[in-house]
Amino acid sequence: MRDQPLDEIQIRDLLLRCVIGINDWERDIKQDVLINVTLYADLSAACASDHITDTIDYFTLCERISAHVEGSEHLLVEAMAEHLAGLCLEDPRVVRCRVSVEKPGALRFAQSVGVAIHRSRD
Ligand SMILES: Nc1nc2c(c(=O)[nH]1)N=C([C@H](O)[C@H](O)COP(=O)(O)OP(=O)(O)OP(=O)(O)O)CN2
Repeated sequence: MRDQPLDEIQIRDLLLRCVIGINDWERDIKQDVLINVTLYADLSAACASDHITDTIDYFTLCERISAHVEGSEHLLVEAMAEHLAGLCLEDPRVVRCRVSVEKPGALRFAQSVGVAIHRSRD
């Protein structure tokens, strides 16, 4: 049993465009969404072996996230975050994940607005 914190794989500030929002005007346009993902997993095997097969390939995950987001039409950022957390947890090596989805400029006077969710295999 590990008694130290889990290792992390981080995808930072992935900027994509999609239909998202509850307002009528938001259903007719694409908006920027800024996505951050942290995967919590034991990376010690890959650290030792230097083999991609011993870890979670962040390129592949990033491609899957991008494909989903760019074709999506969620109403809420919460719903998008939930779907992306589900994608992260499809790899059994991911113990838990943190996903944030922000809409830059969606809220007047705020640089960005969004949610962060934490989901675990349990
Ligand atoms: N918890 C959440 N709250 C809101 C979400 C969401 O996804 N999760 N989404 C929205 C809207 O889709 C949008 O992002 C903001 O809407 P609104 O505040 O109405 O902004 P508008 O630009 O239309 O209006 P202003 O005149 O600029 O205020 C809302 N909340």
